[in-house]
Amino acid sequence: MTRTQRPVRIWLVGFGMVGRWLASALDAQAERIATRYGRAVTVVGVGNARDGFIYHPDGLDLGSTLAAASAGRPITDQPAARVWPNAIDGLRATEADLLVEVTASPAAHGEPGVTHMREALQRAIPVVTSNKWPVALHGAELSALAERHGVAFRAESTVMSGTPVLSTLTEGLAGTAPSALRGVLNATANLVLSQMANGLSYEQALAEAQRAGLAERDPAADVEGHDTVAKVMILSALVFGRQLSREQVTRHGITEVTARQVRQAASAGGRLRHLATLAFSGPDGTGTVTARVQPEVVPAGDPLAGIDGVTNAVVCQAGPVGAVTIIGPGAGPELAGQGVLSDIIAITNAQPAVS
Ligand SMILES: NC(=O)C1=CN([C@@H]2O[C@H](COP(=O)(O)OP(=O)(O)OC[C@H]3O[C@@H](n4cnc5c(N)ncnc54)[C@H](OP(=O)(O)O)[C@@H]3O)[C@@H](O)[C@H]2O)C=CC1
Ligand SMILES: N[C@@H](CC=O)C(=O)O
Repeated sequence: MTRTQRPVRIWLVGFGMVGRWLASALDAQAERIATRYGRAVTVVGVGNARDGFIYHPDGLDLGSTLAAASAGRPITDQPAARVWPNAIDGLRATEADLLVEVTASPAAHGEPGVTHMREALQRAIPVVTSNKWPVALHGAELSALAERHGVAFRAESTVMSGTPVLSTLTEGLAGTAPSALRGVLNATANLVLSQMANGLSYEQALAEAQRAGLAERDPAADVEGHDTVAKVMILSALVFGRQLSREQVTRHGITEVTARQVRQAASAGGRLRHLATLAFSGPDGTGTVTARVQPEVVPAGDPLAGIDGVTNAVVCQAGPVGAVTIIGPGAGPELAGQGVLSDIIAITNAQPAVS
């Protein structure tokens, strides 16, 4: 019997920095991915807010779609592509094997991301996302929906972008009993505090983070701690299985931290860090929760004291292993795109490659 390799057909919803980085990587690396991982990946649908959603069942020309977006032209002019005015209508009318959801969806409700992800999961189509608030607000529900339909729901790049935190904690440490974690989870805030320790003003340091493309569109999300709150909620939902509300996470930003406080911490041998803490009094996310994001002095010798600049880290307590520390770059569009790419490959590796 002849067995044919099935292509993986992707809907890519969100065509901003992360979506475009991913599209270029899939275009440039198509051959390498097919050779190395044994699957041809084809993007059949692309959506953004401005133009709507385009679809071609045999795959869109990514080079031409990227060229249109970069030139500020509508993505809807692709030859033979069908067009819908918005992504959800396009998703409902078409077929794919995987949804990549990389829109920006605000903290107030996580939309349109939540609706896009529910649409796919309810149809037993796996989802990969870098979109933080849908996962922060509804991570437990979306994971349960995926499990009910027997498909994957992966969100690696929502926490520390391309550094594999979620897969390490959920897959690498599968079978352990995680009880608590502490972390430095926002690259912008950490770069600001690190550069203040090096003598820059708060404003100079924040401008550097913005120039490096690390900060959110509204950098208040970084320096006031909202982005880290989202990451704490994601870790709670996906690692501990406990959905938190925003109100359950105490939050203090770094906007009132002074250069004097930063220097004082350093001269005492420690470091001022914007620290995330998540702990449960019972096993597997049960019992009373302690969840906070705030500036704290970390003593010398603590693994988080040496985490400077755009580097981020998580220290997780998981019995019987003990403290496991994951350190790596925390942000940047190419890193978020890479986290999405690794999730796509993880999903395709787990699927039968032939039919
Ligand atoms: N950049 C980074 O370093 C990281 C980003 N993330 C997260 O990844 C996601 C994408 O980030 P990034 O690419 O930087 O963000 P951008 O703001 O560059 O892009 C967002 C994309 O979402 C699209 N979009 C918004 N609303 C809708 C809608 N209703 N329907 C379809 N598309 C929509 C926008 O459309 P249009 O182009 O028309 O405006 C745009 O293409 C965000 O949730 C972000 O928080 C996570 C980790 C790191
Ligand atoms: N703005 C965020 C981007 C990644 O999540 C950060 O600075 O960490």
